[in-house]
Amino acid sequence: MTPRLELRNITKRFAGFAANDDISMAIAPGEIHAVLGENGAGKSTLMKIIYGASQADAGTMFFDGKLVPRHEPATARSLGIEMVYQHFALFESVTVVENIALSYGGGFDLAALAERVSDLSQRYAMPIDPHRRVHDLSVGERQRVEIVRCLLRTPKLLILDEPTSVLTPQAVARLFETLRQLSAEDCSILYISHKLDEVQELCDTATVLRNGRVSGTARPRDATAAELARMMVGSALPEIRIASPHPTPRPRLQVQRLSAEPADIHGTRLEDISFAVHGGEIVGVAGVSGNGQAELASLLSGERLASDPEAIQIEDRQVGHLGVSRRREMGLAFIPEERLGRGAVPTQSLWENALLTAHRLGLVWSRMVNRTEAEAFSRAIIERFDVRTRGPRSSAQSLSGGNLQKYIVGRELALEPKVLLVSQPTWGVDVGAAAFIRQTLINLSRGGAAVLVISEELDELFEICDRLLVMCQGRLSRSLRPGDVDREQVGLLMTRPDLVPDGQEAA
Ligand SMILES: Nc1ncnc2c1ncn2[C@@H]1O[C@H](COP(=O)(O)OP(=O)(O)OP(=O)(O)O)[C@@H](O)[C@H]1O
Repeated sequence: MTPRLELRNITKRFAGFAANDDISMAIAPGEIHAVLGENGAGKSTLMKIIYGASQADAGTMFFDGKLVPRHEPATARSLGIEMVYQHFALFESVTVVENIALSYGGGFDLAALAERVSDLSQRYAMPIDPHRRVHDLSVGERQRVEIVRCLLRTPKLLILDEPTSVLTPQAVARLFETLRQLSAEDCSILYISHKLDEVQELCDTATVLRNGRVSGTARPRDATAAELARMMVGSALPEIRIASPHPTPRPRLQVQRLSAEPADIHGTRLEDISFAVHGGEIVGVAGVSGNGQAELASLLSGERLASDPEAIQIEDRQVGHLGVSRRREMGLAFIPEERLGRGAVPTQSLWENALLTAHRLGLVWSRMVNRTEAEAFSRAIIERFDVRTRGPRSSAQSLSGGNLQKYIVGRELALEPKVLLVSQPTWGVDVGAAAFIRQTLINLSRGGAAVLVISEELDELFEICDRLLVMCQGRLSRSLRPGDVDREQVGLLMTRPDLVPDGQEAA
């Protein structure tokens, strides 16, 4: 059978470094094909080359047996190649159908387009109302808009870059049904993911990349997650070790009756939130993003001030009225969800980015930057967290997403915080590095820090948290012990505000 897509000897270099090195692979019509690999292995680079958003330095690509010369995304789309990026590119304040029309350059009969969107969303069991505004949609619904936008063109190859990182277990199951239906209709699917259990459930075949080269191929259903991980990493994954928690008698972080209006019209109102995190324990906040997590994180970090100083306390001191620097001086560290822009300045080097928060470790003295010290500090993080980069002078934006995440986590942990607030700690991070980050968070908590993890990854929360809180529509559930509930129950709480009990957690 002629492959739907065939790559022969694709090579792509950045300043002499081969992000893709002589990659060859083929995908049959209707095949669901996973691309696996560590952070920085070259997956996104390869997808961008297939989609025409980046050009290979060497190698050839064939689509349905025909050679595709140097091409751009418009050419790829005309061949039937569509791509759903991890970060959605939707306009918040216009409707679903207007968004879709805009992405195609306008000039549509909107009523007819809306009807096609409705038909398609019904056919593929992905309900969306074409007339709703995007800012009212959940993340899962936004992803459906992106997929339906691709399906309108009847693609022959659909590329999905980490599509489930933002979905509830129920939404993942639905997405997989849609993908299987597409595959049955002969659409091939290229699926990038770090979640090996999902790859095993969904994908027919997998190509594994390591250091820019193909390190192997596998039939994920016949392999164990450990075998796939070994192909990616080159060695077995370390087991996470969790000692029993010994919480401090007094909480290190305490939130009492915290309410806040949304910061913008698309935000969520926080309603009467109370909880406490003791030193020595990890507390997780589960929930689909957009339910108030961003508001909670910005109020806890000090980016936004609370109307009542008493509402937030660090070690018995009222901090609701204090800004970011004052709270950091009191031992709070914060790892935000957006690594580029908030966690790091994209155009600056890694050592300059270290200064953003670690300046208080003696790297700046009398307003003079000690560059040698800053570079040494940065190098130590790179080594300890195995950040794949050429060194402290590389710019933040030249790192792959997962590697930048490792760097930011390393920088904040080096501050030895008493209270750590972290949003999506392993978002886009490969299995090996994710295990390392989780172990580091556990060690930090067992060393006496209070750790609050906001994450959409239920498996992660179940693995590392001593207690769980579920956030839905700006309210927080009472605290749950991971051993007393299962993922389905928590998944339900994430989507059904009527199930979130009124009872606020006692401090
Ligand atoms: N524009 C660029 N300039 C310099 N280096 C780059 C650029 N884009 C990618 N790289 C490098 O190429 C390598 C491969 O990056 P790529 O984003 O393809 O990895 P990935 O497998 O998708 O990683 P992740 O799982 O973290 O998303 C990385 O080392 C990255 O630093």
